[in-house]
Amino acid sequence: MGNILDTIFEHKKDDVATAKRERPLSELKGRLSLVPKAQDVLSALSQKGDGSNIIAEIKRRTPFKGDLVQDFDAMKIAKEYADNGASAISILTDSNFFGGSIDYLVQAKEEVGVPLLRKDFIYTEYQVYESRAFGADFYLLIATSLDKNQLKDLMALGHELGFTALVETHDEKDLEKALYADAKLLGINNRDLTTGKTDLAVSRRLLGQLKGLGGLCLVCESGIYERAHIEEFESLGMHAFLIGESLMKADCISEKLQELRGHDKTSVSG
Ligand SMILES: O=C(O)c1ccccc1NCC(=O)[C@H](O)[C@H](O)COP(=O)(O)O
Repeated sequence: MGNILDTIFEHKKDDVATAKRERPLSELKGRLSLVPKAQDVLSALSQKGDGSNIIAEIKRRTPFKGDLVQDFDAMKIAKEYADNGASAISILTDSNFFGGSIDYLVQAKEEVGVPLLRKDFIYTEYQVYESRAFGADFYLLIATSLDKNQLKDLMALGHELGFTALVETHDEKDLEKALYADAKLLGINNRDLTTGKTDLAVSRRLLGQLKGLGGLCLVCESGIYERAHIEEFESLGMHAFLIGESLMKADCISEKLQELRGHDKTSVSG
């Protein structure tokens, strides 16, 4: 029996097989011309606007913690994120382990104007086509779970389809693969996806390895709960922050998002 990440990818094989039966690749290719052009996420996430760049995540549940929120309403959350300055929205589309749905991408595209990340466990070309055909502006590739050539090929396909991969790393081996594949949007995930444990020391350490490398847009992922974390990592060179749990569990999502962006009541009036 492997770890949870292996289990998720095992289930993903069935998901992909079902999706292919329901929507063959030819159908997805036909949809590509009907979806709006992908937004330029590299610019959106690199530029310092009137607050920190937050990729706010819609995450109903996790395999380790179960439901994060009661009365879950994905589109209500999407609108609250967009109305309160999220630079992008991450949509967990896996249903088995995270309670998500790929249909949230289509719905969110109609409701909000910010770029949408398709956050799933992508390992096939079919899923890259599917992400774009459902309106994603960028998509996740997890370096830990792909070899360097798979990573490069799945990134190249995204490039061909006109959208960007967020390449997620968790250790030095992943960084090597991401740099080999010439990732421009590079995530450092503080969460060990095999155990669920988060440790911000991962970002501190891997940022050190990237010193002197230009042209990268860096995203700090997972375990961000406070404004102080964001200030620390911005000073170390991070451009954007992918945040799920602390927003989903907040008493008031809009206030929490404004606080994380550096736009809470104190900083606005003071
Ligand atoms: O969130 C989990 O527990 C998890 C478990 C197994 C695979 C992936 C998992 N999460 C994906 C992510 O890393 C996060 O959803 C994302 O970076 C936001 O993290 P957080 O702010 O800590 O919710």
